[in-house]
Amino acid sequence: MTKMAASIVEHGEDAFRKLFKFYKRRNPPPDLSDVIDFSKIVKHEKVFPTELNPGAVSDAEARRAGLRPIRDWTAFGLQGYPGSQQHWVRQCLKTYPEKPNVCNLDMHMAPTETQDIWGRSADTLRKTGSRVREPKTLLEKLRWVTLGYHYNWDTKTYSADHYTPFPSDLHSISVHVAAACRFPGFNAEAGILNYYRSDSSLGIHVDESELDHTRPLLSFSFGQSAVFLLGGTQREDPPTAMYMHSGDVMVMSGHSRLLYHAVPRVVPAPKGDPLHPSLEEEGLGPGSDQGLAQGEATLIQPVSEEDWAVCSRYIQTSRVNMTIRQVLGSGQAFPAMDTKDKRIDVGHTDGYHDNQDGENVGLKRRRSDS
Ligand SMILES: O=C(O)CCC(=O)C(=O)O
Ligand SMILES: [Fe+2]
Repeated sequence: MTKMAASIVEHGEDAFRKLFKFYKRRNPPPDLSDVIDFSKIVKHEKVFPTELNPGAVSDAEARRAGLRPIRDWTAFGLQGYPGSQQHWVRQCLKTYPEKPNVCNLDMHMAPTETQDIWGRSADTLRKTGSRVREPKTLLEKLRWVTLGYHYNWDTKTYSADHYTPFPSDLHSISVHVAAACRFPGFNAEAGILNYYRSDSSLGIHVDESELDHTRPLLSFSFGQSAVFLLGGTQREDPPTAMYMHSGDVMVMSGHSRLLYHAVPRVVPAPKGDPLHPSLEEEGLGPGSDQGLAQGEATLIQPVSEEDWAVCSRYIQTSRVNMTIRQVLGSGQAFPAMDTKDKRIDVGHTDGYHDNQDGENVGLKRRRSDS
């Protein structure tokens, strides 16, 4: 550990907040040499390989969902095929923000204005030299999208009466990833997609609104990288910093399911390229049916060049993260809602912006664009 990071942690009390501030700082930027990089790891005191269950998902099933055969996965990190990463980026930018899914823009715009976010942004984003242009497109203003059981940021609950069908492709990949990680029968019921610009962060929080905490939480990252802080069960526990790169899948399960975590900083992808081209030939590239048996359908749809022009420009400066949750245990139903017991945090439905040091002031999770 660098002297700086060690001295912050040693001071105890609110180690998480201090490290959040340390990694969020703009001027001067922090020393990132203590951030664990799973893509480079040989041996690290805090990282140990996890046993996967290669028999849980056949190679054909994995391919159909856009995954490599389970035996090829690295236990602590998983690189998806770039072809499939392109699919997920396109889904997050073009498909999932569509109605009936819910997004931050719905909180202060008329329903007619938040229809076709992609269509209203694509041309502007495609234009070269558009980075200095104002005003921002809707896609650039997008901060979160919810899927399935839509998370209510005010009451911090999910409910039976706010549900729309969960996307089948995302359901499929989630079920297979969970099965490979020894969670058979996982049901993807809710998704929160987070859209990070280069100056965004996500405040210190625990994901505890789901009713069955024995079910894992899956997190898929695309585009630019992030410094992810994973703490303990107490706010005071000092966190470990690690990178989340494009294509990484993190599974929070068991003890780690209810640990404090945060994203203080988005950082450039390794080699400046979020979807590293050296993987391109071995993967299912866009428009390719390589690796699929005849007649075998895939849920991973090729991304057109026209669409990719927009997506690639977007992820040049942004990060997208999808967290997939099972809300109810098997056979479980939502409890009857007693509204008077639910505390309402007025006025944060537009987001969950953290203040400058990730401090939690009554909200479970907040976002910030500095
Ligand atoms: O963006 C990330 O990596 C974390 C997202 C997260 O913690 C959440 O959505 O609950
Ligand atoms: Fe979270």
